[in-house]
Amino acid sequence: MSRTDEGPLDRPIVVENLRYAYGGRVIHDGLSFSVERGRIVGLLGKNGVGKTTLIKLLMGFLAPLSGACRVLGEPSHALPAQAKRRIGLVFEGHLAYDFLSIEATERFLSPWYPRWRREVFHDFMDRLGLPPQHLIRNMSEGQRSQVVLAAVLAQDPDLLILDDYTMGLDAGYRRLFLDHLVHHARAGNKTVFVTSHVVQDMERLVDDVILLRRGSPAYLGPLNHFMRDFRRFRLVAPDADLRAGGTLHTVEREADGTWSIYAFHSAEAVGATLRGAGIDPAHLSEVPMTLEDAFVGYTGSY
Ligand SMILES: Nc1ncnc2c1ncn2[C@@H]1O[C@H](COP(=O)(O)OP(=O)(O)OP(=O)(O)O)[C@@H](O)[C@H]1O
Repeated sequence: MSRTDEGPLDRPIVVENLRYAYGGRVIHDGLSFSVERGRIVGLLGKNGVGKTTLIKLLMGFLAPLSGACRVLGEPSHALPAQAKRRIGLVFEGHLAYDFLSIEATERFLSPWYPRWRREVFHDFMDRLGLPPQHLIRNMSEGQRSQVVLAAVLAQDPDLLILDDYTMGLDAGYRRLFLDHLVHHARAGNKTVFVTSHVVQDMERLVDDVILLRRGSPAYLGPLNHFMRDFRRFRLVAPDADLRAGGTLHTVEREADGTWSIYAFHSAEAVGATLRGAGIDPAHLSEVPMTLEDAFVGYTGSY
């Protein structure tokens, strides 16, 4: 399909040269990316890097200082009601109407959403084992999160935006929800944009990652490309004074005195950089990584 044939749903999120700051504190500067329809995209980054701010910008709660965010083809700070109805948002994990019961929540929400899927909401609620008259405010944090997630899936949204959906959820429910989320996305060619600090979940869930790192351009690409291209090496060189730069994306001194080197390059290229810095790469070896290792390596530890 050529670009001119694309409708707004083919790239439900487009961010172009976005700049945002709170007062003098710049959070996003020159951020550009787009999300393709049908993809599950994970937004990852350390605490405070600007994930929630980005979601607030996408939902129009904040307006860009410059650049643009388009969601379902519309400027995010002027989203019309019919676009909002096609977006399922889980934000700060809570229902505003906690004085409602489970059944009243469904009665209240369902008329707003033309594709409301009653059976999805009830399937999730049956698992709670609570009577339909049970009030949301008398639920545990995890149970409330379950109501929020059931309600958002029942909306059958074209675009689902989840800001840290894990609040209070136990591991079993998290897994159940993720399975439903994947089914929702795959069966209906729906798009999911999700942040989470549970990086293991992201490893199972997402197709693409956006990695935010303060002061650097964001990384955007398929998760399997990131895991293929980003590598970790161990270097035994106790006397070396190693710094990031050249092919070395990040370097960390480990507790046992060895070095961890993270790079988007081969062992040969990293070895050449080390030699250039006067360090013998004889004891350099590649170490396998999980996504969590790669995340820490990419963003740097504290
Ligand atoms: N209303 C605000 N006024 C001023 N600074 C703010 C405001 N909201 C957030 N910030 C700051 O902006 C930065 C980004 O915050 P944001 O909540 O977007 O980060 P995050 O990546 O979602 O973090 P976390 O992983 O901890 O949820 C932080 O340094 C935060 O302190």
